[in-house]
Amino acid sequence: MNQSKEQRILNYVLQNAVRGDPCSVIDAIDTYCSQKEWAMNVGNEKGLILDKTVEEINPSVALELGTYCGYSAVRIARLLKAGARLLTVEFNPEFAAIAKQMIEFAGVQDKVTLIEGPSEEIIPQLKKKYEVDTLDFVFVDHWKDRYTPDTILLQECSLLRKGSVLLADNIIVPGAPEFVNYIRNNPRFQCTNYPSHLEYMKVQDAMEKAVFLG
Ligand SMILES: O=C(NC/C=C/[C@H]1O[C@@H](n2cnc3c(NCCO)ncnc32)[C@H](O)[C@@H]1O)c1cc(-c2ccc(F)cc2)cc(O)c1O
Ligand SMILES: [Mg+2]
Repeated sequence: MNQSKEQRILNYVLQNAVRGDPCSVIDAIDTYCSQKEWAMNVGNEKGLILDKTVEEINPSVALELGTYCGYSAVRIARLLKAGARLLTVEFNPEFAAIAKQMIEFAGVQDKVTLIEGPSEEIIPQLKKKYEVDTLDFVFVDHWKDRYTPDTILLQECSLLRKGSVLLADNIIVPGAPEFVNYIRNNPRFQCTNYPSHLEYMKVQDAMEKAVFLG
């Protein structure tokens, strides 16, 4: 049975990055996906916006929706202070298995809890099962039509507090128009748009930051 693209990306990392060095893992994925096979990692340009947002917030508890191969989980986790943690949710078992190996190879496994399952099931479990009080930061990068329902679900589950920050990928491509409309017209969120480019392409994309006002 021939390998998946995601398996090829992981193999390239295992052969070209340095175990325990998250930056080398990030660079290896970016090299492979810009030179060999495109993949939907947030990439290095939008990744810098993600980095700056994480450094600004310095979150104790962060959530990611849509782990995929673990690129942004490694990107976020490498910036977390001692004792801080990232919970990342992925419902595709094959992608979850790839991401688990990626996170372990990068050496950030102590900071990352990879939860396999659909976000709509996992979010309501975060308080009791995963001992979350509230979330300081949420990176939203899963199916684009799920951004809005999951943002509503996070509020319904009282997982956001005054100052919680959401950062959403792909505001232009593939686009999340319903989310943009919801979040920008919601008085409980203060929004900022960050123009950028689609990962590995000369195509316009953007990220949206939304601060929950409580
Ligand atoms: O589609 C994109 N991302 C989706 C991510 C999905 C990942 O997240 C997982 N996932 C999805 N929904 C859920 C869920 N809950 C919801 C369902 O129950 N719960 C848990 N995990 C979930 C999937 O299994 C994947 O691992 C995208 C596309 C382009 C793109 C641009 C230009 C092109 F030409 C082509 C593509 C660029 C990007 O940056 C992109 O992020
Ligand atoms: Mg994305």
